[in-house]
Amino acid sequence: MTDVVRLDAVSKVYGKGRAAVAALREVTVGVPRGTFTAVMGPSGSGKSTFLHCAAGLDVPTSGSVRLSGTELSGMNETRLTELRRERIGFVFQMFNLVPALTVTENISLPLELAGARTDRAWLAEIIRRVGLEGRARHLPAQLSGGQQQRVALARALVTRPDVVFGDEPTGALDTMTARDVLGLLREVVSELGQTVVMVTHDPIAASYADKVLFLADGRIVDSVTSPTADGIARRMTGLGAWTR
Ligand SMILES: Nc1ncnc2c1ncn2[C@@H]1O[C@H](COP(=O)(O)OP(=O)(O)OP(=O)(O)O)[C@@H](O)[C@H]1O
Repeated sequence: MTDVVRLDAVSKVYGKGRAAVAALREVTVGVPRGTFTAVMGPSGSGKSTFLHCAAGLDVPTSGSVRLSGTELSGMNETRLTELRRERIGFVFQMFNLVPALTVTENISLPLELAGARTDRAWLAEIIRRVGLEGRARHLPAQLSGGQQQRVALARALVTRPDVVFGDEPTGALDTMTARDVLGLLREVVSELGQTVVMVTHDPIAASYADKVLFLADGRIVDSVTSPTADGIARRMTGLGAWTR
């Protein structure tokens, strides 16, 4: 399988001198196409930094990040912005929808921004997949949290990105709604062949993934394939994640 996301010896140091913090230390990992990866670890272990470096939102201090074979390091901000817009989808904890735009307009926004033609059939297909037919003309404020996150997921999928990155995508949802959204993420991987990488604190959320990467102190210290929530919770306990 080809790696959609590939990090080689990626380090990230914030600040200088005695104030320097090594947030990532020589991280090497590949994410194969069509897989669902969860990234876990104690607070401050480097999860957000990992996601930001992998998604071209932040620039590593050293090492190489490749997206479908394209090297990100050395790209200027304009090219990185273009690459993020066209080849990466994002789903955040707080949905980040545009309040004045309808569901359909929010979902189509990445295509509008890229000046790309909207593929009506694909748009209809993803609206159906995320269960929002009948809500297409609603505004975000008229939707529940779970429905808003479904809009955000559809928006992340509309450009047929190489990878969708999720930063605690179910962090603001109640348990049942979170499970619906996780089921949907699982479905887009299993049925559409989408690649998803998600940072989460929640072992149940991570158990929907094919593989869980565990970060501690800026390093990948462990990984589990076909994870169970109990197994994940045990590893996290081993990393001292729940002792704070
Ligand atoms: N902009 C920054 N400047 C300085 N230090 C930073 C910056 N961003 C993160 N750090 C430090 O880098 C380390 C890793 O932070 P990061 O946010 O990646 O961890 P995390 O695992 O996502 O944490 P959490 O689960 O609490 O969100 C921490 O020690 C943090 O304090």
